[in-house]
Amino acid sequence: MTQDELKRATGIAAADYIRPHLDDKSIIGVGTGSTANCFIDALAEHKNLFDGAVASSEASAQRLRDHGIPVYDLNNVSNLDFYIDGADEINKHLEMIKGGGAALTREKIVAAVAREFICIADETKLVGRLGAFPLPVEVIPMARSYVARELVKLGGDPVYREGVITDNGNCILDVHNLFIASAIELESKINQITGVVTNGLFALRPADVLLLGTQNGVQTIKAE
Ligand SMILES: O=C[C@H](O)[C@H](O)[C@H](O)COP(=O)(O)O
Repeated sequence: MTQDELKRATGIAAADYIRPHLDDKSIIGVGTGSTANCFIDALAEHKNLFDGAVASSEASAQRLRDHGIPVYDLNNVSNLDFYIDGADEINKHLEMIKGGGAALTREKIVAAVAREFICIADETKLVGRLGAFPLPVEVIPMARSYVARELVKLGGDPVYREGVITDNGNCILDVHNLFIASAIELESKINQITGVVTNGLFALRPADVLLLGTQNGVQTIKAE
């Protein structure tokens, strides 16, 4: 199977995973990116089984609406059973690097609210050690140079993502060559730099389940 076919298989598997738990009051947290798009398309097949969704980006909100799925403001939602999203890298502890699509902050917010975070990924995303994928950091624009200097002190090589403005009006620094010994410690440390909105490490709140698309089918993996 191609990588796109594996993404589609994980999207369908995620819709099947949550389907038995849905009722007419269910609101589902939906992530961002090409794998999350596959989930949205699979979810749309069951849109009569639930109430609506909250989205981690304007792009996903639009795709949901295009399928006729109501999109709610997270501030009006108190109970979110599931958040389903992709990852740029994930390890066996289900810690992730996310934000390749610049949606990391809203993703982290929706994930924080959800009871269960289901990561959907093809097998190329599973890594022994996080960090080959440059770590995205969302930054308040006026703090960009200062934050970049602080990230250099942490051993990284920050690169400004030209032409990208997040849904929150901020910019992204992609940090190359970071040695990530403890993802939890580094996530906290980077978030403490003044001017950082958030960073793409999801270790303080890892995924609860990984649905991994492989050539031998979609595997369900829990954290080690
Ligand atoms: O900001 C984007 C998100 O974190 C995505 O979940 C991540 O980049 C993975 O995207 P894709 O499924 O397109 O590889």
